[in-house]
Amino acid sequence: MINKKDIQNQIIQAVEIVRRENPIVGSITNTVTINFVANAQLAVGGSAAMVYLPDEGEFLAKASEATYINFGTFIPLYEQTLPRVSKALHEARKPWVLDPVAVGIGSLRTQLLLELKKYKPTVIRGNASEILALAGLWELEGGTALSTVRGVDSTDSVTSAKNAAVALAKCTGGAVAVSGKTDLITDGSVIAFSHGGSHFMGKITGAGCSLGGVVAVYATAASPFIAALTASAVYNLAGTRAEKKVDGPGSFQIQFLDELYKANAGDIANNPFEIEEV
Ligand SMILES: Nc1ncnc2c1ncn2[C@@H]1O[C@H](COP(=O)(O)OP(=O)(O)OP(=O)(O)O)[C@@H](O)[C@H]1O
Ligand SMILES: Cc1ncsc1CCO
Ligand SMILES: [Mg+2]
Repeated sequence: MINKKDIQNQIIQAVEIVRRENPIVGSITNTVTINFVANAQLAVGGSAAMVYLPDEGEFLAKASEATYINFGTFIPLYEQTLPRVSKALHEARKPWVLDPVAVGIGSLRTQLLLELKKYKPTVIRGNASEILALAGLWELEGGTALSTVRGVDSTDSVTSAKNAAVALAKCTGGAVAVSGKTDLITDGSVIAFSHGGSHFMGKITGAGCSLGGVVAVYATAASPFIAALTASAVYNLAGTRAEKKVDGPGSFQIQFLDELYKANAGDIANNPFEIEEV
Protein backbone atom coordinates (compact mmCIF):
# COMPACT_ATOMS: atom_id res chain seq x y z
CA MET A 1 0.00 0.00 0.00
CA ILE A 2 1.16 3.51 -0.79
CA ASN A 3 1.32 5.76 2.22
CA LYS A 4 0.89 9.49 1.69
CA LYS A 5 2.64 10.40 4.94
CA ASP A 6 5.64 8.34 3.88
CA ILE A 7 5.79 10.19 0.54
CA GLN A 8 5.58 13.54 2.36
CA ASN A 9 8.48 12.56 4.64
CA GLN A 10 10.56 11.64 1.60
CA ILE A 11 9.75 15.03 0.03
CA ILE A 12 10.89 16.83 3.20
CA GLN A 13 14.09 14.81 3.20
CA ALA A 14 14.83 15.58 -0.46
CA VAL A 15 14.31 19.34 0.06
CA GLU A 16 16.49 19.41 3.17
CA ILE A 17 19.32 17.31 1.71
CA VAL A 18 19.50 19.57 -1.36
CA ARG A 19 19.56 22.77 0.73
CA ARG A 20 22.29 21.29 2.94
CA GLU A 21 24.49 19.68 0.29
CA ASN A 22 24.23 22.18 -2.63
CA PRO A 23 24.63 19.37 -5.23
CA ILE A 24 26.27 20.08 -8.61
CA VAL A 25 23.90 19.44 -11.51
CA GLY A 26 25.07 19.74 -15.10
CA SER A 27 22.74 20.78 -17.91
CA ILE A 28 22.66 20.72 -21.68
CA THR A 29 19.67 22.89 -22.36
CA ASN A 30 18.11 25.32 -24.80
CA THR A 31 19.35 28.84 -25.43
CA VAL A 32 15.91 30.40 -24.83
CA THR A 33 15.61 29.55 -21.13
CA ILE A 34 19.10 28.52 -20.04
CA ASN A 35 19.40 31.43 -17.59
CA PHE A 36 16.03 30.74 -15.98
CA VAL A 37 16.91 27.04 -15.59
CA ALA A 38 20.14 27.91 -13.77
CA ASN A 39 18.40 30.47 -11.54
CA ALA A 40 15.67 28.01 -10.55
CA GLN A 41 18.25 25.32 -9.75
CA LEU A 42 20.12 27.79 -7.55
CA ALA A 43 16.91 28.99 -5.85
CA VAL A 44 16.07 25.48 -4.58
CA GLY A 45 19.62 24.89 -3.37
CA GLY A 46 21.46 23.29 -6.27
CA SER A 47 24.62 24.36 -8.08
CA ALA A 48 24.19 24.81 -11.85
CA ALA A 49 26.63 24.28 -14.74
CA MET A 50 25.68 24.52 -18.41
CA VAL A 51 27.73 23.09 -21.31
CA TYR A 52 27.42 22.34 -25.04
CA LEU A 53 30.59 20.44 -26.00
CA PRO A 54 30.77 16.62 -26.00
CA ASP A 55 33.89 16.26 -23.84
CA GLU A 56 32.68 18.89 -21.38
CA GLY A 57 29.34 17.10 -21.14
CA GLU A 58 31.13 13.81 -20.43
CA PHE A 59 33.24 15.54 -17.80
CA LEU A 60 30.16 17.01 -16.12
CA ALA A 61 28.28 13.72 -16.34
CA LYS A 62 30.93 12.27 -14.04
CA ALA A 63 31.51 15.35 -11.89
CA SER A 64 27.82 16.15 -11.35
CA GLU A 65 25.44 14.25 -9.11
CA ALA A 66 22.71 14.46 -11.78
CA THR A 67 22.30 15.92 -15.27
CA TYR A 68 19.55 17.65 -17.20
CA ILE A 69 19.21 17.22 -20.97
CA ASN A 70 16.69 19.46 -22.76
CA PHE A 71 16.06 19.26 -26.54
CA GLY A 72 14.68 22.80 -26.93
CA THR A 73 16.97 24.50 -29.44
CA PHE A 74 18.92 22.09 -31.59
CA ILE A 75 22.40 22.46 -33.06
CA PRO A 76 24.38 19.94 -35.20
CA LEU A 77 26.96 19.53 -32.41
CA TYR A 78 24.32 17.69 -30.37
CA GLU A 79 24.66 14.71 -32.70
CA GLN A 80 27.91 14.08 -30.81
CA THR A 81 27.15 15.61 -27.41
CA LEU A 82 23.84 13.98 -26.55
CA PRO A 83 24.62 10.28 -27.21
CA ARG A 84 28.06 10.58 -25.61
CA VAL A 85 26.75 12.26 -22.47
CA SER A 86 23.74 9.99 -22.00
CA LYS A 87 25.92 6.93 -22.53
CA ALA A 88 28.35 8.22 -19.88
CA LEU A 89 25.45 8.84 -17.49
CA HIS A 90 23.96 5.40 -18.09
CA GLU A 91 27.30 3.64 -17.58
CA ALA A 92 28.08 5.64 -14.41
CA ARG A 93 24.51 5.00 -13.15
CA LYS A 94 24.04 8.72 -12.60
CA PRO A 95 20.49 10.10 -12.54
CA TRP A 96 19.51 12.20 -15.53
CA VAL A 97 16.40 13.99 -16.70
CA LEU A 98 15.26 14.11 -20.31
CA ASP A 99 13.01 16.94 -21.55
CA PRO A 100 11.98 16.00 -25.12
CA VAL A 101 10.98 19.53 -26.11
CA ALA A 102 9.30 19.76 -29.51
CA VAL A 103 9.72 16.04 -30.24
CA GLY A 104 8.64 15.58 -33.86
CA ILE A 105 10.25 18.71 -35.30
CA GLY A 106 13.22 17.96 -37.55
CA SER A 107 15.08 14.76 -38.38
CA LEU A 108 18.11 15.10 -36.05
CA ARG A 109 15.94 15.70 -32.97
CA THR A 110 13.87 12.62 -33.86
CA GLN A 111 16.92 10.44 -34.56
CA LEU A 112 18.56 11.38 -31.25
CA LEU A 113 15.40 10.90 -29.19
CA LEU A 114 15.20 7.38 -30.64
CA GLU A 115 18.88 6.77 -29.87
CA LEU A 116 18.60 7.95 -26.24
CA LYS A 117 15.93 5.33 -25.44
CA LYS A 118 18.61 2.75 -24.68
CA TYR A 119 20.26 4.98 -22.07
CA LYS A 120 17.10 4.97 -19.95
CA PRO A 121 16.55 8.48 -18.60
CA THR A 122 15.89 8.42 -14.86
CA VAL A 123 13.08 10.95 -15.24
CA ILE A 124 11.32 12.04 -18.42
CA ARG A 125 9.66 15.43 -18.05
CA GLY A 126 7.49 17.13 -20.61
CA ASN A 127 4.14 18.66 -21.33
CA ALA A 128 1.31 16.31 -22.37
CA SER A 129 1.90 16.65 -26.13
CA GLU A 130 5.60 15.82 -25.72
CA ILE A 131 4.94 12.78 -23.51
CA LEU A 132 2.34 11.45 -25.97
CA ALA A 133 4.67 11.96 -28.94
CA LEU A 134 7.74 10.45 -27.23
CA ALA A 135 5.74 7.34 -26.31
CA GLY A 136 4.64 7.18 -29.95
CA LEU A 137 8.23 7.53 -31.20
CA TRP A 138 9.38 4.78 -28.82
CA GLU A 139 6.45 2.59 -30.01
CA LEU A 140 4.89 2.35 -26.55
CA GLU A 141 1.27 1.97 -25.52
CA GLY A 142 -0.71 5.21 -25.36
CA GLY A 143 1.59 7.17 -27.65
CA THR A 144 0.53 9.28 -30.63
CA ALA A 145 2.01 9.98 -34.06
CA LEU A 146 4.74 12.64 -34.22
CA SER A 147 2.73 14.60 -36.78
CA THR A 148 0.40 15.83 -34.01
CA VAL A 149 3.15 18.02 -32.46
CA ARG A 150 2.73 21.74 -33.18
CA GLY A 151 5.71 23.34 -31.39
CA VAL A 152 6.97 23.71 -27.85
CA ASP A 153 3.57 24.36 -26.19
CA SER A 154 1.11 21.60 -25.29
CA THR A 155 -2.13 21.08 -27.20
CA ASP A 156 -3.20 18.03 -25.16
CA SER A 157 -4.58 17.54 -21.63
CA VAL A 158 -2.47 15.95 -18.91
CA THR A 159 -4.97 13.11 -18.35
CA SER A 160 -4.83 12.17 -22.05
CA ALA A 161 -1.13 11.38 -21.54
CA LYS A 162 -1.67 9.06 -18.54
CA ASN A 163 -1.19 5.75 -20.39
CA ALA A 164 1.77 7.11 -22.34
CA ALA A 165 3.41 8.30 -19.10
CA VAL A 166 2.93 4.92 -17.41
CA ALA A 167 4.32 3.10 -20.48
CA LEU A 168 7.38 5.37 -20.62
CA ALA A 169 8.06 4.84 -16.89
CA LYS A 170 7.81 1.06 -17.30
CA CYS A 171 10.16 1.26 -20.29
CA THR A 172 12.89 3.19 -18.45
CA GLY A 173 12.33 1.84 -14.93
CA GLY A 174 12.34 5.48 -13.78
CA ALA A 175 9.67 8.16 -13.44
CA VAL A 176 7.73 10.39 -15.80
CA ALA A 177 6.32 13.86 -15.04
CA VAL A 178 3.65 15.40 -17.25
CA SER A 179 3.12 19.12 -16.67
CA GLY A 180 -0.03 21.18 -17.13
CA LYS A 181 -2.73 22.75 -14.96
CA THR A 182 -2.49 19.66 -12.75
CA ASP A 183 0.78 17.70 -12.97
CA LEU A 184 0.88 13.92 -13.27
CA ILE A 185 3.89 12.03 -11.90
CA THR A 186 4.31 8.26 -12.18
CA ASP A 187 6.87 5.52 -11.65
CA GLY A 188 4.76 3.06 -13.62
CA SER A 189 2.98 1.63 -10.58
CA VAL A 190 1.85 4.71 -8.63
CA ILE A 191 0.44 7.94 -10.06
CA ALA A 192 0.51 11.26 -8.19
CA PHE A 193 -1.50 14.34 -9.19
CA SER A 194 0.05 17.59 -7.96
CA HIS A 195 -2.13 20.72 -7.81
CA GLY A 196 -1.50 24.46 -7.76
CA GLY A 197 0.64 26.65 -9.95
CA SER A 198 -0.57 29.64 -11.92
CA HIS A 199 -1.95 30.52 -15.34
CA PHE A 200 1.04 32.89 -15.57
CA MET A 201 3.29 29.81 -15.88
CA GLY A 202 1.96 29.41 -19.39
CA LYS A 203 2.72 33.09 -20.10
CA ILE A 204 6.44 32.93 -19.34
CA THR A 205 8.92 30.78 -21.23
CA GLY A 206 10.85 28.12 -19.38
CA ALA A 207 8.52 27.14 -16.55
CA GLY A 208 8.71 23.59 -17.90
CA CYS A 209 12.42 23.69 -18.78
CA SER A 210 13.36 24.98 -15.33
CA LEU A 211 11.05 22.41 -13.72
CA GLY A 212 13.09 19.73 -15.51
CA GLY A 213 16.31 21.28 -14.21
CA VAL A 214 14.92 21.28 -10.69
CA VAL A 215 13.81 17.62 -11.01
CA ALA A 216 17.48 16.86 -11.74
CA VAL A 217 18.51 18.75 -8.58
CA TYR A 218 16.16 16.63 -6.44
CA ALA A 219 17.22 13.45 -8.27
CA THR A 220 20.56 13.83 -6.45
CA ALA A 221 18.74 13.24 -3.15
CA ALA A 222 15.67 11.05 -3.79
CA SER A 223 14.15 8.31 -5.94
CA PRO A 224 13.08 9.33 -9.47
CA PHE A 225 9.41 9.44 -8.43
CA ILE A 226 10.02 11.51 -5.28
CA ALA A 227 12.39 13.84 -7.17
CA ALA A 228 9.75 14.52 -9.83
CA LEU A 229 6.97 14.94 -7.28
CA THR A 230 9.05 17.24 -5.05
CA ALA A 231 9.95 19.49 -7.99
CA SER A 232 6.32 19.60 -9.17
CA ALA A 233 5.14 20.39 -5.63
CA VAL A 234 7.57 23.27 -5.09
CA TYR A 235 6.66 24.64 -8.55
CA ASN A 236 2.95 24.49 -7.80
CA LEU A 237 3.41 26.06 -4.37
CA ALA A 238 5.68 28.84 -5.62
CA GLY A 239 3.38 29.50 -8.58
CA THR A 240 0.32 29.85 -6.34
CA ARG A 241 2.13 32.19 -3.96
CA ALA A 242 3.73 34.31 -6.69
CA GLU A 243 0.44 34.83 -8.55
CA LYS A 244 -1.09 36.50 -5.47
CA LYS A 245 1.62 39.19 -5.43
CA VAL A 246 1.87 40.26 -9.09
CA ASP A 247 -0.27 41.47 -11.97
CA GLY A 248 1.62 40.27 -15.03
CA PRO A 249 4.07 37.67 -16.38
CA GLY A 250 7.20 39.84 -16.11
CA SER A 251 6.96 40.39 -12.40
CA PHE A 252 5.62 36.83 -11.98
CA GLN A 253 8.89 35.38 -13.27
CA ILE A 254 10.90 37.28 -10.67
CA GLN A 255 8.44 36.66 -7.82
CA PHE A 256 8.33 32.96 -8.72
CA LEU A 257 12.11 32.62 -8.21
CA ASP A 258 11.76 34.32 -4.83
CA GLU A 259 8.97 31.91 -3.81
CA LEU A 260 11.04 28.90 -4.93
CA TYR A 261 13.82 30.19 -2.70
CA LYS A 262 11.54 30.85 0.30
CA ALA A 263 9.43 27.66 0.22
CA ASN A 264 10.10 25.46 3.24
CA ALA A 265 10.20 21.66 3.23
CA GLY A 266 7.01 21.18 5.26
CA ASP A 267 4.97 23.50 3.03
CA ILE A 268 6.29 21.78 -0.11
CA ALA A 269 5.30 18.37 1.30
CA ASN A 270 1.86 19.73 2.20
CA ASN A 271 1.15 21.18 -1.24
CA PRO A 272 -2.04 19.39 -2.35
CA PHE A 273 -1.55 16.05 -4.15
CA GLU A 274 -3.33 12.75 -4.38
CA ILE A 275 -2.13 9.29 -5.30
CA GLU A 276 -3.62 6.28 -7.06
CA GLU A 277 -2.26 2.87 -8.02
CA VAL A 278 -1.92 2.05 -11.72
N1 LIG B 1 -2.69 26.68 -16.42
C1 LIG B 1 -1.83 26.35 -15.47
N2 LIG B 1 -2.20 26.43 -14.17
C2 LIG B 1 -1.35 26.09 -13.20
N3 LIG B 1 -0.08 25.69 -13.41
C3 LIG B 1 0.36 25.57 -14.67
C4 LIG B 1 -0.48 25.89 -15.78
N4 LIG B 1 0.22 25.70 -16.91
C5 LIG B 1 1.45 25.28 -16.56
N5 LIG B 1 1.55 25.20 -15.19
C6 LIG B 1 2.75 24.80 -14.45
O1 LIG B 1 3.89 25.29 -15.12
C7 LIG B 1 4.99 24.39 -15.07
C8 LIG B 1 5.47 24.08 -16.47
O2 LIG B 1 4.49 23.38 -17.17
P1 LIG B 1 4.18 23.56 -18.71
O3 LIG B 1 3.24 22.47 -19.07
O4 LIG B 1 3.81 24.96 -19.01
O5 LIG B 1 5.62 23.21 -19.32
P2 LIG B 1 6.19 23.37 -20.77
O6 LIG B 1 5.08 23.50 -21.76
O7 LIG B 1 7.17 22.31 -21.00
O8 LIG B 1 6.94 24.78 -20.60
P3 LIG B 1 8.21 25.40 -21.39
O9 LIG B 1 8.46 24.51 -22.57
O10 LIG B 1 7.79 26.78 -21.74
O11 LIG B 1 9.35 25.40 -20.45
C9 LIG B 1 4.47 23.19 -14.26
O12 LIG B 1 4.89 23.35 -12.93
C10 LIG B 1 2.94 23.30 -14.36
O13 LIG B 1 2.29 22.77 -13.24
C1 LIG C 1 10.18 28.85 -26.87
C2 LIG C 1 11.17 27.79 -27.06
N1 LIG C 1 11.59 27.45 -28.31
C3 LIG C 1 12.49 26.45 -28.30
S1 LIG C 1 12.87 25.91 -26.74
C4 LIG C 1 11.81 27.03 -26.05
C5 LIG C 1 11.63 27.15 -24.58
C6 LIG C 1 10.42 26.49 -24.09
O1 LIG C 1 10.36 25.14 -24.34
MG1 LIG D 1 8.64 22.46 -22.50
